[in-house]
Amino acid sequence: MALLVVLLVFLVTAIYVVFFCNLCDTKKPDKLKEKRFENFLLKKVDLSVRTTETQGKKKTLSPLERLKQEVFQHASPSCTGTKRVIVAYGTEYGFSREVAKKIAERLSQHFGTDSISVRLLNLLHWEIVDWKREELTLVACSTTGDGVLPNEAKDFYDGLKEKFEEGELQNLNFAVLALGDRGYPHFCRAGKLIEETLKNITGKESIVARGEVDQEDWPVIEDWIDNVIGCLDNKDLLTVTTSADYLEEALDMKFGTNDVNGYVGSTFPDAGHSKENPFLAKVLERRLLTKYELSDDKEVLHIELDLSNSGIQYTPGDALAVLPTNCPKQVERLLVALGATGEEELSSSDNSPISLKNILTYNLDIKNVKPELLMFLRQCAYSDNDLKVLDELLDVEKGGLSKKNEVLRGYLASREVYDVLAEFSSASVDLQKFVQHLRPLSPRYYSISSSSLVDSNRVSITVAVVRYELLGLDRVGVATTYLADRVDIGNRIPVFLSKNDNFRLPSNGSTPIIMIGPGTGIAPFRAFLLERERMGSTGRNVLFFGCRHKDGDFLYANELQAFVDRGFLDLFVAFSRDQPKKIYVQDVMLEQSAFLWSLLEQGAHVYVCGDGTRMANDVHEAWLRIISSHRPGCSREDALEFMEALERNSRYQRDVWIT
Ligand SMILES: Cc1cc2nc3c(=O)[nH]c(=O)nc-3n(C[C@H](O)[C@H](O)[C@H](O)COP(=O)(O)O)c2cc1C
Repeated sequence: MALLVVLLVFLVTAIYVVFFCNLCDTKKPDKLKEKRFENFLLKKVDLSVRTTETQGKKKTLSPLERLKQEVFQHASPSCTGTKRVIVAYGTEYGFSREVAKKIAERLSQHFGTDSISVRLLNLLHWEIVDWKREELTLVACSTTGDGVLPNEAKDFYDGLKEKFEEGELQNLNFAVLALGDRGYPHFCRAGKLIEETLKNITGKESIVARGEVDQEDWPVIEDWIDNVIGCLDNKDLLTVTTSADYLEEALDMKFGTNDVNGYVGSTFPDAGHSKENPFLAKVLERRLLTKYELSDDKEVLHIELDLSNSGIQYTPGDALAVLPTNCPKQVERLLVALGATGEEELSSSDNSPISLKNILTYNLDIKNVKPELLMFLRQCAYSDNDLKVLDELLDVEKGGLSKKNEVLRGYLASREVYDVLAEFSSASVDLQKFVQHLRPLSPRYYSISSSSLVDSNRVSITVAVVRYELLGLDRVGVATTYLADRVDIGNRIPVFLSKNDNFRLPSNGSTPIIMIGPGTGIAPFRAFLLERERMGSTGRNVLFFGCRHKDGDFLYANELQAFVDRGFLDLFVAFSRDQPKKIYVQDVMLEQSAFLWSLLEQGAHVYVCGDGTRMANDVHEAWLRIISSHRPGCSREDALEFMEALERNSRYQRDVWIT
């Protein structure tokens, strides 16, 4: 009996300890857990640093070796006796690089590396190319910001004309694949500009029609590559070269041993902190900026991070990229749908072992479904009903996997990876193949809301937390809930800087600025105000802010009021739901029409930040009305031309996003 009691007490204590520790764990990670997490993040980063096998040991490649590995991966090993092509990419977030790799891979598979030597090049390195010797360049370039070129492609675009005038581009043929997103007003503008300029200066047509890619529409990309291959099969555009490839030497010259720290591009870790080599920034502060009581209320956080010893130097207008991890609850849900424990060992992209749970938590996007996943499920499903539904969704007549397939688009728009697995439950999936049909987990970008002049070691971001219900289940924004729920003060999170030279304060501090930033669109303007005040700028600062309720989601209300009280800010607010008739920033702008016009006449710079689907267009329309009403005889076309001129002169800058 005594033994039984002892056993019982032991059992109860054990259950209590396990339960209590787990409870504490989820609430507050202890130091050890935190350290393990940091180590994991560092390891994760290490995994992406490419290595090479030498005598069974792994050797880390130097930046130059990595660059060469990328450039010549699909080039001819002998380098002589082949035709040569450059596949050049301009990217902001990495997708165009992925696409360029696919183009290079397909060309070398089709023609063979002993026939065509394909070199892959970030447009950042365009200067090392000897254009006189190049006969064909295929450009894959995305559009970023408000219809502008990726940072690393700008010099290439600006320098094209000069290269032509120097007689360097006369032998060049070209084709352009423009990457973008139809949700933005200037769809694929960067690719269009590059093609137009190449046509104008060379007087030649592209070898195939320009491809325009809406988000990750792989069928359109594959079609464009097919066209290029067809064209090269039929036309004799390229001559066989007999000399060794000059590019290798050119790379050595530019990034040789004397230049070990040479800047080799954002896609390489040594270029400072990047997606592949993020800085682990300590969370210093997190505070709620809104009244968050009902589920419908806005939950917006002000988060401050420590940048000490990171080398990161930011300017107002820049964004901070955060590399999140997925929510454990959503990962668990997915594991259940897969009938897996999570302990299953898989191999990651560099062939190192990783558990299913870790790859789903740290590496892959489990929210946005790739259309190809449905095709994969179609191969693994066996119930008649699943096959029927999948066939209907993937119907070639409706557009198959492409963006043209409205039915598929609508279906995917309201589903996460878990939903499709749960729906097509007869599919028995091979886990390694399954993870290959998921997208990589991508960084999320937040406009910086602080000034480094106030404290160069601190950076702040303003984050609206996303939580909602869909198909009867709770859903979360990956990065916003990572920042809100899954990191604590003192934890370190992986970040890197994303420069935005298209959203900059005027260099002259006496120039007036007009800022329009409802909701979290306020973020860069808080940075602008802090910076201008610290610099002693004398120009007038005018801000239009909008939110639902004055006492609910008026972000940074006290700070803004303090700027007003110090005579540093003219603040105009629109609280959309505080009165029966909804009021938005554009309505308040129209009320201030004469004032705004007078500021424009004084040379004011205009900035818009926030939602690009409606707000940015409504604000643009308001400007057209303001301009028309103050310029006698001004038509809508004149007003549009006026705004375009402002934009060309960097006096109208927009940092907008679509969700
Ligand atoms: C902040 C931001 C701004 C964007 N602006 C545009 C735009 O003006 N026009 C457009 O067609 N696509 C725009 N896009 C969509 C990108 O061009 C598209 O996602 C592309 O696939 C990204 O390729 P990348 O990763 O190589 O940069 C934008 C995307 C982001 C994140």
